[in-house]
Amino acid sequence: MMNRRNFLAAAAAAAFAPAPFLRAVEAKRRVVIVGGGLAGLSCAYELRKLGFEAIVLEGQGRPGGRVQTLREGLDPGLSAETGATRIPDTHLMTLAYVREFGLPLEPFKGDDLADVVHLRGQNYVAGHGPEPDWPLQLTPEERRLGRAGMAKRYLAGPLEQLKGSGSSPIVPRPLLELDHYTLRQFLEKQGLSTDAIELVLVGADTSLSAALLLLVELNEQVTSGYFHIRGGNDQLPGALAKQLEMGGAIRYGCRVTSIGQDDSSAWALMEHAGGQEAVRGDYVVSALPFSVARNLFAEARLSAEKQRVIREQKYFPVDKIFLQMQKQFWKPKGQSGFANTDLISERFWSLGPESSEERGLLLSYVIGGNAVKLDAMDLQSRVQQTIADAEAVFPGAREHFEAARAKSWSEDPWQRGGLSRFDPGELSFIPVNARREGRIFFAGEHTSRWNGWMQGAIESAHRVVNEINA
Ligand SMILES: Cc1cc2nc3c(=O)[nH]c(=O)nc-3n(C[C@H](O)[C@H](O)[C@H](O)COP(=O)(O)OP(=O)(O)OC[C@H]3O[C@@H](n4cnc5c(N)ncnc54)[C@H](O)[C@@H]3O)c2cc1C
Ligand SMILES: NC(=O)Cc1c[nH]c2ccccc12
Repeated sequence: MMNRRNFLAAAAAAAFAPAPFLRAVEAKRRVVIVGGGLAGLSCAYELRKLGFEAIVLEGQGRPGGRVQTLREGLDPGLSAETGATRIPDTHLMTLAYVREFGLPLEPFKGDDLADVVHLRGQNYVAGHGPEPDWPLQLTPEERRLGRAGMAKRYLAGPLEQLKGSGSSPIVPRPLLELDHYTLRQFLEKQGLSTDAIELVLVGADTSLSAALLLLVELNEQVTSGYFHIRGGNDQLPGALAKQLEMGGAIRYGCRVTSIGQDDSSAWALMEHAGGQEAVRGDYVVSALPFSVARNLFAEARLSAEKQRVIREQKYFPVDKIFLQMQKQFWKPKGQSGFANTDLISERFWSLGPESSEERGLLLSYVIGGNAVKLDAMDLQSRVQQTIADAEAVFPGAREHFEAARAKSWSEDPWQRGGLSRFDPGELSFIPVNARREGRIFFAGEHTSRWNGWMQGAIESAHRVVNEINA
């Protein structure tokens, strides 16, 4: 077996060996892809379509990374999406794969039911009927506009000019200019009062980059509906992986410990049940989140700028807690099961079959500071906290609760975080994150302006395929 030192010596020797012409032609065709999330899988799938030899090395025993559906311990038919949950109707690259593999879509959320805003101990019905009498110090103008009206004027307004760029993979320049402000500063600059900012952004972390959140908001503005894959979103990476498995193009249980390159090749060193192994190709694609890749590039001859972004890229801690409810008791009250709150469970969503009499999931989706608070609790306390919050927002939750599942993305050793995070001044990292360095290419949601979306992972893979095939 080849240990790391032998491998590096062999790699160095190979670099000086004269390469026969045939090998040089063939050499162009072998690509080693590290990471079997959506980025790595779609990269391999598209490269193989073009006639490249591609192999995916995945550390875990399953494909999909942050697209993961839990079913065990829950009512059959319920899908607990720990990661990617909804597909915006504007995410054409994601939808193209859904179509290519014949996967069934269902609406993610009907729009006839009302959402709840839970603020300072009270529940308010949002977006349906008259504007609630908010328990806040709002100016007469802010009261007149209401929550939706303020969001429209102060968030959607500035985005109106960007709408045309909603489908472009480039971060729009006017957004990069806003990268110097936090979202709070951006709204303050427009004259919104402190309480109005609280109302517009209930639950969201206002210290984030305005540009990042406007990018998310831009997505919302150009989207008119969301889908879910009936039976579970993990069928999407599952379908890609099945194609690769048939061609022997994916290996599971392979933890990559180093990625390197020399003048004539690139390689990944990995550990698996059989020991250590080096896999060499003409190119390597890193489709790993930077959070788990920080120590892998010592032999990779990366530029100082690339090393800096790999070192400094931040990730949001994200938690999801799923509560199985004996029936969807919120629906007969005209409620959607969706809420924004000022509690630790800052956001509730629901997933389940149409009939309110059937079991459904109430899930709490927590990003940032509140996820840190949840992560500090033991598992049982996280569930108890979520049940208590659910009861406050949807009275009856405690009585209907049957079973729980939980996921912390920071605690997952294969991820060490949920979504790439860009603070003020950092959105300009994206093109640097994406830039190739010699024979090493970079894919993953953190290299795309659709960061935090499946579409970001897929778009980044398509970009890399074009770069390799150029
Ligand atoms: C909580 C949450 C909610 C989300 N909601 C949505 C949503 O509603 N809609 C949407 O479109 N998107 C959503 N996303 C985003 C979407 O899931 C991601 O953008 C996308 O799945 C990322 O894919 P990726 O290939 O870039 O990375 P990953 O999926 O992280 O893939 C990386 C892979 O590398 C593997 N790996 C790690 N270390 C090693 C190693 N040393 N050696 C080998 N393999 C390794 C991992 O096991 C993993 O499989 C959400 C994400 C999260 C976390
Ligand atoms: N995919 C999501 O559900 C949310 C999301 C996408 N990009 C983000 C950036 C910051 C916070 C959340 C998000």
